[in-house]
Amino acid sequence: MQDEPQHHIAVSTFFKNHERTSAIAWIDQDKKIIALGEFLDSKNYTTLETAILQSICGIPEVLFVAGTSYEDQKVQQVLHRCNVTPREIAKPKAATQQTFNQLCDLLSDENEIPATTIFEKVNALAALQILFKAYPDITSPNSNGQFTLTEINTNEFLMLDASAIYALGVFEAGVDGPKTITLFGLLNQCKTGMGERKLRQWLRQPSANKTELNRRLDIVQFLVETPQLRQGLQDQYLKFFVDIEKTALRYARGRGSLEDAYHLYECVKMLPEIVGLVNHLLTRDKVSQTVVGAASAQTLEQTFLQPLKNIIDDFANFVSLVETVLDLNRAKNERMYMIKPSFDKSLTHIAQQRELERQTIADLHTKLSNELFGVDPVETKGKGKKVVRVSADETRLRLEESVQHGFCFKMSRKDEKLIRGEELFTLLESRKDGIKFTFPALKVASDRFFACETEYQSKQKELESKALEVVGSYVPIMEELASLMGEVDVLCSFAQVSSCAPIPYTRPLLIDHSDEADEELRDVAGLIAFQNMRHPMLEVQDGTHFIPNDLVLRSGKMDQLSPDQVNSNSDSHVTPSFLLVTGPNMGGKSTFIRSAGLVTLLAHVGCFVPCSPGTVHSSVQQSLSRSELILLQKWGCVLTLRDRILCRVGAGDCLFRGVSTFMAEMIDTASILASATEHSLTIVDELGRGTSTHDGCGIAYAIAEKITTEIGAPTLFATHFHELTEMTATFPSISNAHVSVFEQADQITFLFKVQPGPCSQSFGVNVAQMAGFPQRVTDSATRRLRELEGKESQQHLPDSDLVTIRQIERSIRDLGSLSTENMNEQQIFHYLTSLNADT
Ligand SMILES: Nc1ncnc2c1ncn2[C@@H]1O[C@H](COP(=O)(O)OP(=O)(O)OP(=O)(O)O)[C@@H](O)[C@H]1O
Repeated sequence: MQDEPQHHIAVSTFFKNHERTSAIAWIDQDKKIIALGEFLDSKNYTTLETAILQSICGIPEVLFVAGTSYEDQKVQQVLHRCNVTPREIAKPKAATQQTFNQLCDLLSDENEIPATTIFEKVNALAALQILFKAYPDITSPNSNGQFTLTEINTNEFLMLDASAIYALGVFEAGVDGPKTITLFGLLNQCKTGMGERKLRQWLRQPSANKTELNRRLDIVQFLVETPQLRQGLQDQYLKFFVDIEKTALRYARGRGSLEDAYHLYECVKMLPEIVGLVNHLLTRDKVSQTVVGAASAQTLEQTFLQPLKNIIDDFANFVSLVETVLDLNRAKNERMYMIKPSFDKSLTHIAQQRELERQTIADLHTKLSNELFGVDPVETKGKGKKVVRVSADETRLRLEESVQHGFCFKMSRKDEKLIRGEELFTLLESRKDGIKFTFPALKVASDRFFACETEYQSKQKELESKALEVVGSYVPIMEELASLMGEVDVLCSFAQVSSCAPIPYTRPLLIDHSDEADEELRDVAGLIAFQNMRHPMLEVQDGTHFIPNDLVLRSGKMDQLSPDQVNSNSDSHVTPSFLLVTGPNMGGKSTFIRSAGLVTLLAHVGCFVPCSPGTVHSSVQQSLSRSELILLQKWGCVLTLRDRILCRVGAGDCLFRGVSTFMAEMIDTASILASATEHSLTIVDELGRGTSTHDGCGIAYAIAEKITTEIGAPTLFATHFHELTEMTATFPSISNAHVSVFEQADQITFLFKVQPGPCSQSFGVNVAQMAGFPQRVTDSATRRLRELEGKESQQHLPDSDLVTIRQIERSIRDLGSLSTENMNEQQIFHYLTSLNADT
């Protein structure tokens, strides 16, 4: 608990004239950082949500001023969604000016940003007020001039809302996704606590900076292509690293120990070996630069090797300090961490004195043993007076040391007669197992020995605290080393996961808006193209033979076509920005659309992605220009960086939010509409499931229309509303795709291959059959479905019947997800026929 970081977060929101401002204040008392952010926010405070998710890293609670307004309730919902404990606090009385003054007092001269830039940010200062009120020690006078101020800027990162983190199974296994493994679990092959924490941080704050991501990818590439380096780093070095971040924290709090210094020393001693290993492979592979890209080797050299060499230099004095001060032999062999006696003259002198007294005591022991038993203490006379060597425990005259008596001798009660009546000896203790006694010469030597010991300890303490103070001055370098080794640990994990997947991952080609100047990439901006895309967690599950799929989307909004344009549109091939995915239950729709989210997220943390280049399918080729095709064939993953991933999937999270399934759907969808931009990726699964078919279909239609004509965010939209598939006729950027099945004699086999065009039917009844529904029930459902389909084909089907067809299909599906074990055949039949009776 003592090593837990001292981080605190508070939020504050403000709503006026239909405009919402949210703010977050974050204080790290160990690293002495104050971070403030203030944002114009959406209706559902999605930016605040992302800022909290990016900042919490291990912080269980968030402080806020409780209120009862509708807006306050929304903020509380955001906190629940972020899975943190909201801690209500009464509104602080301090004025903004006072908080600002307190902030200025706390800041050091080397502050990153001038405090004046914050003065305008009243809401951020309000959040800071909350922290100052809850933790008054922060503003104590001895903290003055100690802190640096930074600004929380959500633009640096890919924004992930709570729904996206949940839907993609980042930290907890999703309801519909793989049950046993999370993305964090898959990627976490880290050997150190520093690596694990860095990985969590990167997953919460995926980078949106292409240069930074390419830097990480370069190193991952080198580690993928040089397995000896990866394994060497992981198994020979990282595995033996202590958690230097925690060591730094203890020193920063004045609680560092000699033991910490010794373990840090052991790590620092490994660094030159690491440099040697990397250097060796770098120079060796320079010969064959086709194997390892020259760029990735250069990046490794510049951003890992060189900083590591600098750190070694910075630690040079630390190493000699430890070697001079610490008794390394005792540390290594006895795990005793103390100052070396030879370090200090007076300490040497006291140690020599102490040793002399110890020798005197040993001599007295030998002398008395010989007098009483005729042998040395480590000997005894066996049968026939033969002298046998014995251990110290077995000897007849034992030398003992205790707090109560100092040094004394112990012998059995049987031998007591040998000293009985002798005035010289003083009996100290008499027990069943023997007697303890002393005599004046032993008492004097013992007292002197302990006097030396006390003096030695106090001198040692004095020297220890001086040494620890010096070690404490290395905290910034410790932090640098912890960050560098944590990073390399994560990158080794990425390389490991990328290489050991059933099909090795590929490096994504990243594109951003600044690529306008790059001739090769200029025309590609906006493209998302994944070839042979897989779901990273599903494909590693036992017994899964994963079927890869391709995906092509492009950012950009497009108007709805006029009726004239509709007629002439039949042959045009526009890259879709909006893909409607239909197909049977269990056909692989959700898996397909979530895979796209996961590939995007992996690319944004700097990992290779579960895609692979190969021959591009003709249907995908049609959507690509020649240059795009060449790039896709070469890379297998071309991704224009995103600003956020927004998800609306499943209904698993509505219970804890205390709202109905439909309400939860609408809240998430409203957030998507409010915060999605042309540069986002939107994933929507089965929207409208929580209401009537007509309402659901209407809502889904309206949302699809808004996203495609007004927002232009690339969107994957899995749906059971087949009516929506007709939107492609009038919306040129909407395209249909379906998950295919093989149908034979009423039996279906899922092929999991995503094909262009809509799905012809839903196969709900077939899936119910596969799920083990009673034959009588599915026969009845099939009969009823055929009747209704017959009516539909005659185009006389009233709306109410249309609803019923879908209702039956969906009800069967809903029942499929219930536990049918507890329902008998009659109950299921009754349920289905009651639905029919509605019409
Ligand atoms: N590409 C694939 N390759 C292999 N197996 C797959 C693939 N896609 C999905 N599956 C398997 O099919 C199961 C169901 O997939 P998924 O949940 O994506 O279907 P769905 O169409 O979304 O179903 P529903 O409409 O009922 O929600 C997955 O749990 C997985 O086991």
